[in-house]
Amino acid sequence: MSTVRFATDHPYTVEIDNGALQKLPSLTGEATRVAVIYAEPLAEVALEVARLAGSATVSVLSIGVPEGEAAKTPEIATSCWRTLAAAGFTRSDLIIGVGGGATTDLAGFVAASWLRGVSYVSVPTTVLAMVDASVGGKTGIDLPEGKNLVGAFHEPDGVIADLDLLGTLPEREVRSGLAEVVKAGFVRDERIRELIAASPSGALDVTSARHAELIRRAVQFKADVVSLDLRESTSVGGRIGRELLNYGHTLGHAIEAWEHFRMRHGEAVALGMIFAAQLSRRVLGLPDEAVAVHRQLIGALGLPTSYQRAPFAELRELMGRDKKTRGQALRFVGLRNLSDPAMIVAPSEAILEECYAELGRDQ
Ligand SMILES: NC(=O)c1ccc[n+]([C@@H]2O[C@H](COP(=O)([O-])OP(=O)(O)OC[C@H]3O[C@@H](n4cnc5c(N)ncnc54)[C@H](O)[C@@H]3O)[C@@H](O)[C@H]2O)c1
Ligand SMILES: O=C(O)C(=O)C[C@@H](O)[C@H](O)[C@H](O)COP(=O)(O)O
Ligand SMILES: [Zn+2]
Repeated sequence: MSTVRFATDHPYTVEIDNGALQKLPSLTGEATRVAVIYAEPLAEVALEVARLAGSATVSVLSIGVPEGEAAKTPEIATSCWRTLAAAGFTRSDLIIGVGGGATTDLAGFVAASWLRGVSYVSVPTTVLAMVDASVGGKTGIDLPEGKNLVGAFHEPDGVIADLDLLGTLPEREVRSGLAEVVKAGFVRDERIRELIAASPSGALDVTSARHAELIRRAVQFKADVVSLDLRESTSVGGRIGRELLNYGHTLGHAIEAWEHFRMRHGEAVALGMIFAAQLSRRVLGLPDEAVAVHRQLIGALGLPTSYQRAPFAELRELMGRDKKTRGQALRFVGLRNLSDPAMIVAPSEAILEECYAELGRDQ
């Protein structure tokens, strides 16, 4: 069992354990109505959540939404708001999100926006949601023009990461989630790199102690970052703040959107991290060996290491809408070395194109 604390102005904990779901009743607070927003294939988990959250004095409203990115739309958010309106949800009521990162991003956003903000508890059911999406308070939905373009910072009252829920997760999803874990390894936590390098198969085994340790370390890393900079300033005392968590996402989000979500978030971010490492080699002098470590660990996790399907010009347009962009200047999280991040601001278009061409060659 591990408990990770987010020490923001709205402090909360992430409970990581087999059977952690049993702790849910302690998080319902003063609510007399609870809405469980869940991904439709997870109806059984949602039923258990409803059983644990409900009581003689607490009524539960279950709201099924499409699985995956199809839930992160203005239309689905609107239908959730209208269901809450019909049920008379008030400011003392609670929303619980149950599912992968797409579902928790939507549910968190509905909680952030309903009556300008009601309490929210997250029950992530994918590795990716446990280590990243459901913790840290970023919520949001997509537009056809790009990923996560509408959203809010809205922190949960608590997060329950019940490792037993990962038992049914397809291996492709486990690999995708580990992309965000290895991200934490590249930008900060050397032990994460060691744990994956020593046994990629152990890392992928959701019943292993190694996997649980990776989840705990990735959540702790996110807590350390977010506790210092919830709202993603461009710098914190001259150092990179929350933007660090966006390593690999500038190109990653562009690829994910260009692919219309046929590619998993972690797969696109894996490609984005290799691109960021190549860019860092040219702009910040990241050593060749560190770029090779990116390819080795990402490849060992069964994530893609090369890509060339989308025309660069189209990805470049999508990258212009990245939230780190200021005016015309693209900004990337880069590395001077492993665990030594630095921003790359307005790299030349020629270098960006060369790095993208390099991503097409699986070296
Ligand atoms: N808010 C943040 O800080 C943050 C961080 C990282 C990623 N994200 C977002 O998270 C999303 C990706 O999350 P994801 O990878 O969890 O994807 P997802 O929510 O699309 O879930 C992936 C798939 O797994 C299925 N699934 C979920 N739990 C399952 C289980 N226990 N057993 C079997 N199947 C299960 C879902 O139905 C879906 O088909 C993206 O939208 C990304 O932008 C947000
Ligand atoms: O929590 C953060 O901050 C992150 O950047 C984590 C990312 O892994 C995540 O994909 C996030 O949703 C990206 O947010 P965005 O602001 O770039 O849309
Ligand atoms: Zn991400």
